Amino acid sequence: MTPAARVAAAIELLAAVEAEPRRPADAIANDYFRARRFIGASDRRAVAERAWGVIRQRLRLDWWLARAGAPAATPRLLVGAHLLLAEGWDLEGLERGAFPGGRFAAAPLAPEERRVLARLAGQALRHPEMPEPVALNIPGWLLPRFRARFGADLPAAAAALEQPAPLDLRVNLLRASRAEAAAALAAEGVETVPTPYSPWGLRVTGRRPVTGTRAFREGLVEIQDEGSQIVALLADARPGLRVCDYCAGAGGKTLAMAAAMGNKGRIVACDVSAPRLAGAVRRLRRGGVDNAERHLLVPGDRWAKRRAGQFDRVLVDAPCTGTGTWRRNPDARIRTRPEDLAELVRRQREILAAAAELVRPGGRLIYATCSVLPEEDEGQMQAFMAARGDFAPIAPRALWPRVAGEAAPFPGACGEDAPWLLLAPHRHGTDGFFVAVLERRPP
Ligand SMILES: C[S@@+](CC[C@H](N)C(=O)[O-])C[C@H]1O[C@@H](n2cnc3c(N)ncnc32)[C@H](O)[C@@H]1O
Repeated sequence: MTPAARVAAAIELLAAVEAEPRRPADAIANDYFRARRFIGASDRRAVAERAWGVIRQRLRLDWWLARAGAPAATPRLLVGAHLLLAEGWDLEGLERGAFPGGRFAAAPLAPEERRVLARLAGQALRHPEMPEPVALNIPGWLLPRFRARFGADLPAAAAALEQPAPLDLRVNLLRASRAEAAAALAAEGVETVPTPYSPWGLRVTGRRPVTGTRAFREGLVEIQDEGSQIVALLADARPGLRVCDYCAGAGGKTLAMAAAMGNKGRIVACDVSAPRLAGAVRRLRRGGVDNAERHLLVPGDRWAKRRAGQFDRVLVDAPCTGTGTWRRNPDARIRTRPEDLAELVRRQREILAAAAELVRPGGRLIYATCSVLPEEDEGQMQAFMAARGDFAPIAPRALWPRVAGEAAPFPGACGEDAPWLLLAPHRHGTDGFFVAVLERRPP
């Protein structure tokens, strides 16, 4: 593709994302590229990176465009503004190289577009007059919650959340040790380093794609953020236990827990979404997991009633705003609305109440979100414990040496005996996660 064709494709992709505001942008991008198989891998990466750059900087680009008098932030203006403010293009280069017109390029700038973009030429993306939410790149309605969470660390936390995330892998101990997996990947040109906290993790240092390697195809590694690995570690799923992964999705944490169990005992992956659960089948097979079953939860589920009080571990990896994953899903930053948060908080409460019934006395309920918002995290735990005096938290620090090994550093920050763990990109290099482990007291 020519540079101008890449710009045109980024504009087209952004328009597709704008057209479906309730669908995740990565799903839209997958469809976009699937319908255009002629776009090769490096062009695809360049187009997606530019579109993602725009989405990541959307609040600031909107601010600049409004200041320059644009009546609307169209995909053409957004990409033009990104090229000028974030990618260092000048106006002349923009007109000749990005909007030249012709068959595979964006149409020339209209006079009004040119007038707006000319005002941005030579400017930097950040400006001292930006209001605080724009300067920090956090929507205004979420800012008080972020401040409550991070306090004086807010600028560092916000800055870390707008960086692209690293690519983390979890070594599948059913197939290989961490050293063996690292060697297998290196033999195929994929360099990695051990993750700092998770004893199962490898962080890819280069840019070689992993999913095409034999190591991946043969199930030696799975793609999984170190934060997710830490959640699965803290579930402390041991060989022989009965484990329920209540919000299993496509089984990311089911796989990790099954490996920790050495395939011994029983693990049930539940979810209300049949397509998501179906996505787990191939991954479980590739990972060599044979102690897992899947269960689709339906309203008034008798399965759950029959299994009340039977599980040693129940993990609730709850649906949430995903405010901890903005590095990977930058569209969530601009798409999540206050009413979404209210609905998620309500759903989390219901899920917790239902999942708690499955835990045997002496067993554990593990609650996790990839959100950093207090009402989805400790707020949810406080409400749950007020209603359920038979559950009490175990400090993650106390569990850590057992689940991760004496040598693994604890991803602290909340205090040594804090009743829950909060992971954050600026402190741990992981996505933002909240994890609480609650033990059900015997009657
Ligand atoms: C954060 S995702 C889970 C990700 C998954 N555990 C993993 O590690 O890949 C939350 C999941 O909760 C599921 N979910 C939503 N409402 C639910 C409910 N009422 N009961 C159980 N699962 C639910 C969603 O379908 C979604 O797959």
